[in-house]
Amino acid sequence: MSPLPTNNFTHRRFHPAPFLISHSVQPPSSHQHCCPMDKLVVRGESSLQGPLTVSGSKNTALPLMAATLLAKGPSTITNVPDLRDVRTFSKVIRHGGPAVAFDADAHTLSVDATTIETPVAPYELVKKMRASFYMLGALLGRCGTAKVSLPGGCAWGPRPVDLHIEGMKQFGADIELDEGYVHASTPNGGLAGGTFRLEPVSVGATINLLLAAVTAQGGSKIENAAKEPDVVAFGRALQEMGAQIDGLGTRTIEVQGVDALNAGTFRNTPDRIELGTFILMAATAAEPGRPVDIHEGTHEHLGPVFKEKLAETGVDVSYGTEAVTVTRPETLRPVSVETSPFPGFATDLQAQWTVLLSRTDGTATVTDTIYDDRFKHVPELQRLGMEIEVDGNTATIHGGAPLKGAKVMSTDLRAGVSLVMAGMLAEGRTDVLRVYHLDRGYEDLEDKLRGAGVSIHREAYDEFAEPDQAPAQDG
Ligand SMILES: CC(=O)N[C@H]1[C@@H](OP(=O)(O)OP(=O)(O)OC[C@H]2O[C@@H](n3ccc(=O)[nH]c3=O)[C@H](O)[C@@H]2O)O[C@H](CO)[C@@H](O)[C@@H]1O
Ligand SMILES: C=C(OP(=O)(O)O)C(=O)O
Repeated sequence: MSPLPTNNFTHRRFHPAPFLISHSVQPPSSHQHCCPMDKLVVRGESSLQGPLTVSGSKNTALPLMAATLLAKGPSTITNVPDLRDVRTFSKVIRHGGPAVAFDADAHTLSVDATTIETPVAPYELVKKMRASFYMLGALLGRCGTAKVSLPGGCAWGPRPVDLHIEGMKQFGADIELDEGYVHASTPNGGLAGGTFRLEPVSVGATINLLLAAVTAQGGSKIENAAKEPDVVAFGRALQEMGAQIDGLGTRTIEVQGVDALNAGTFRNTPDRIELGTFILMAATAAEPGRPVDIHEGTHEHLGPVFKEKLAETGVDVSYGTEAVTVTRPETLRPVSVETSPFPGFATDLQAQWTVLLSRTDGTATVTDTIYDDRFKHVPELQRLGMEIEVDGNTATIHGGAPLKGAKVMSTDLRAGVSLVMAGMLAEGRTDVLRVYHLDRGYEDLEDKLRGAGVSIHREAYDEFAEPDQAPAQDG
């Protein structure tokens, strides 16, 4: 097969955005006058009618893209969502030499990793998305050497990668940190393999260590491994490529290294967090008693805790083979949740659950045990009128406060979608600023919601416009 062109992307949409990491955004200096970004304008008067369709999973697509580097040939991944993260990670891969082609309309991404010339993932790309750090395992596994930028902080607080690095060392890598980069090498041109225990359970480290272990010279064991559906789907694709892996979906994963993986075609799994988000939107923004259908999701990937908690609120959900059908009750009951690794309640759904709790007739809490500072959405939700207090890693939400539209700032992916969800429930107009966070992980969100009856559209705006420079609001 001939090599793929090096820059082959079908065009969809995205306003150019600066990929700012929100906590590092500095006020503009006086000579800066324009910072064009996109915002979503949501009006709360219309109800969500559906149907909605779930896209491919971000958190499986990105590891699958990294896995293509382990095969010396052209691989294809289907059901890949058109997300900013997919485009950024394509650039990361292309930087090393492989050709990447993405047909966004067909949701098909091809990588030809016949040769890798530069086993490097540069800061300028890695800083835009944490999953770029998967290049460490993929490049070590393929080339026996890697230079990968440390990903740095993120929008809600520290997200360390010490377990990734310690695990690679246990598998036989020599690692040095220099000028913000991880320099990894292997004494005999490849990893030996080894045993490493993750404490705490880490999705990212499990994936990175799997990438490193599947072509190691010996066997490896990952103890206290993550068993999120994204990890299992990714591991199954590795098996399809010829990897010898036992224990996927359990806390102990064992790998016997093989010489190389085979290129092929792999189907990405549906996005379970998008499915959960749509369910919670329907549970709050649909007309009571009127069912909303959500298609293409895999409801088993939500885990039992989410389903049990949702049932306790009084939402009626039917998990069918063709669709998940959600019927909003007249009154939602307050139900507290605590995030934990799968099969527990996902940290990526706690901001959306916070919005649901604001529509109940009582008080309940959201506790995040995965990221105890993941509450940047709370001050913005308070701007819309929600009554929420945060103490440590717990938010207490008093339901029933009236919500009124306002300008609110998206600070990270799930915080951003919780603001859109709240805007659907607030009286009047809500402007959700910095939509580039949402574009990282929700494909065509405004088109999907508009098609389901929500009043929502995208507008460009100048982030740093003074009030008298700002264009007049249309309502
Ligand atoms: C277990 C879990 O729910 N993981 C979530 C986490 O994955 P992500 O892969 O980003 O994070 P991890 O699963 O690695 O982190 C889980 C916990 O381990 C800690 N940790 C992680 C790596 C490391 O090297 N050292 C370390 O101490 C983290 O600080 C965190 O407290 O965020 C993603 C994006 O929101 C979610 O999709 C994942 O579901
Ligand atoms: C924060 C998320 O992604 P990432 O780990 O890629 O930053 C997320 O999926 O909610």
